[in-house]
Amino acid sequence: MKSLMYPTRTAAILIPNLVFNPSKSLSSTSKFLQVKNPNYLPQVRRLRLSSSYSSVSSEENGRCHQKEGEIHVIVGPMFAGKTTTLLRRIKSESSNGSFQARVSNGFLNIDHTLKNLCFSGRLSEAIRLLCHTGHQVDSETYSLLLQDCIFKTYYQNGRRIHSQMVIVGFVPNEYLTIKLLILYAKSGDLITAHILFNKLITPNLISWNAMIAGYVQKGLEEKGLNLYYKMRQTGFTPDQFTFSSVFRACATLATLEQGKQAHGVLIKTQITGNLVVNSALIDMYFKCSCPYDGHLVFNKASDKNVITWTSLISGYGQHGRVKEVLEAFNRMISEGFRPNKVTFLVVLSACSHGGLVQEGWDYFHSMTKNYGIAPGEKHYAAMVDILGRSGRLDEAFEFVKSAPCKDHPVIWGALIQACKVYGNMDMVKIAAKKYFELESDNVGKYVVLSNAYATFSQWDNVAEIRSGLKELGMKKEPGYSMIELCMCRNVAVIKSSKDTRYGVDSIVTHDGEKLSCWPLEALSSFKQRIGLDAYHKVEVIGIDEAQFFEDLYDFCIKAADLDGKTVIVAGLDGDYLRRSFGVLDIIPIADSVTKLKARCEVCGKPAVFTLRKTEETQRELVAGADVYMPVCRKHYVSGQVVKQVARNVLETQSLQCGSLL
Ligand SMILES: Nc1ncnc2c1ncn2[C@@H]1O[C@H](COP(=O)(O)OP(=O)(O)O)[C@@H](O)[C@H]1O
Ligand SMILES: Cc1cn([C@H]2C[C@H](O)[C@@H](COP(=O)(O)O)O2)c(=O)[nH]c1=O
Repeated sequence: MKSLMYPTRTAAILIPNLVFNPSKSLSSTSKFLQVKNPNYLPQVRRLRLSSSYSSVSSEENGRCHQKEGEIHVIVGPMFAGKTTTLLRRIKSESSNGSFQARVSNGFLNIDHTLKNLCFSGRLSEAIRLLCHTGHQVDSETYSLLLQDCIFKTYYQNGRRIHSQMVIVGFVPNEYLTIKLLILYAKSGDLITAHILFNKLITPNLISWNAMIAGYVQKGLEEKGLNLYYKMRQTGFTPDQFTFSSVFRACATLATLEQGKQAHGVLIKTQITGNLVVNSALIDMYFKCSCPYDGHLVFNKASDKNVITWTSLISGYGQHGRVKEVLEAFNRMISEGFRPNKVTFLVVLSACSHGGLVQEGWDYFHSMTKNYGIAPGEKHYAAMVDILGRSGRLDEAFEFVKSAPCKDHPVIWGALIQACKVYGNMDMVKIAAKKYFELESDNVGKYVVLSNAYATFSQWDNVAEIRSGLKELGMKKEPGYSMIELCMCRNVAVIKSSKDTRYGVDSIVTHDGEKLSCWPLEALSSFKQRIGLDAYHKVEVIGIDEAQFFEDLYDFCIKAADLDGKTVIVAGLDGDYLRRSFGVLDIIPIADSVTKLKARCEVCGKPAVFTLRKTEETQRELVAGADVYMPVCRKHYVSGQVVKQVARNVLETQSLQCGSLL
């Protein structure tokens, strides 16, 4: 079976990721495509720029549609692989090959499919499918996908959804814009988040909070605080989420006055009992060098949990008050609270600063023994730090080698750091080798190693690392706005209802491959059968057994020229007498014609004709191998001889069957 020769379907598209501007997106996209592939002819049809189905109005007005359709014709004798080719083509149009899309009645329900994928935890597949179909989906579907991206922190995927909206010309409503804003703010892309924020007609508290939190998380605390004041001026009352961000910002900036003011607002709003807010407040006071106030907030808090306790313990740790750290930790335990991983990290860090090796070991072991918490790589690294700081490098090395997380770079990084104080160069080299193997592309690691070499005055090594870093700096990450758009689109498949050989509502190849379809008497009934809305969503229409449709020409010309559809037609070019079937009428309006060949049943050579083995003379006679056989020219011409041979074979077979019976 020959495959069809179609223009390339895959293109890398650069989508402006900041500003939604359909006209811009089109021009930049086509420009980019031209640069990537000089032979590429920009096809406006691929990028839907209008959110409404303009095809409806233009069609009804009788005007030419802006999208450009295509007609591809697959012809040949019976058994040549026409249906197989059509089927493969349709499948590749409707999915990217990795996903078995739900195709019912020959029509892919994209919204339903995407939601189902999302609900079954296959978010990435859903996004791939969304991008590959290049199709518009409804707000609800976009919302579900975006929400899942935010929840799973799949920010890059979220951006792909946004890019897809831009491509198909979907204008997000206020609700979706806020979702996008949250996504961008959380991912750290505050510029885009701000553009979206400015687009909001009425920014609500959620959008203000998302922006403030985004700035604070990104380390732009001042901007976050400024936005908080703007929000207050606009008349909004902050909630627990606002306060958490504000206290965090004040803690980092150590701006006690602003923190205290916000604390005053908090008291007025009576959200004082919130655990997360109180923890942030305690942290703020400690970081602003007011341990007394931090302690006061802690004592006054009516409700406490492990986070509140850990904030207090961590606060003491920040001030180097190792004794208080351990006291608070013990008090926490005695009051019946269970420490978590973070609490232990703070305690181990305090032990490191206090040079408390034995205590460190005790706390480290008690994690598993008393609390069933498996120490993570950071706890192991903290232990390495404790050992390293106290000069027990060999012990630290053995500990690293036997650690279950020995394949995590952080633990080797800790060993390099430890070596800086008391270490020997041999150990640095071993640790560095491992370190690079595990995380070669992290710039931070090179810096750590470079510093370690510098400690030992190994300037050659320092220079080598720096030049490596330079090269690394030149290597750019692929931009997230670059997406692969393989042209997978919504498809509908039609066949003639006359052909019920292998199934009523599916096209079936001679070797059993199937695909659901619309069995129609006349193509003119298609639009009405699937409904106008669904018709507009369909981008690719496959037609099998096209020779049986009398209105093939009219349908194809309208679908391609006016409605911008890609029509793929498969059918017999000639009948058993080699007279043309109606399929040939569409050759003048086709973009491509592929003539497939079968294998001659007599000699095995390429076959381009269909021989009818029986004596029936009507033109249309639906049947399979019992009546027809593909033949080469020679065996078509000597058809009568062939027919006789065929009859003889059939007779011999029935005789054999009879004698067996
Ligand atoms: N003589 C033959 N030549 C080629 N394929 C044949 C022949 N006889 C049976 N087949 C089978 O038919 C398949 C093609 O089926 P199909 O795509 O339905 O053809 P058509 O285009 O005629 O509908 C081939 O893959 C092969 O398995
Ligand atoms: C040659 C010839 C064929 N037909 C019918 C027979 C089959 O039902 C279809 C062709 O099926 P295929 O899967 O595309 O091979 O057409 C006919 O009615 N008249 C003919 O002359």
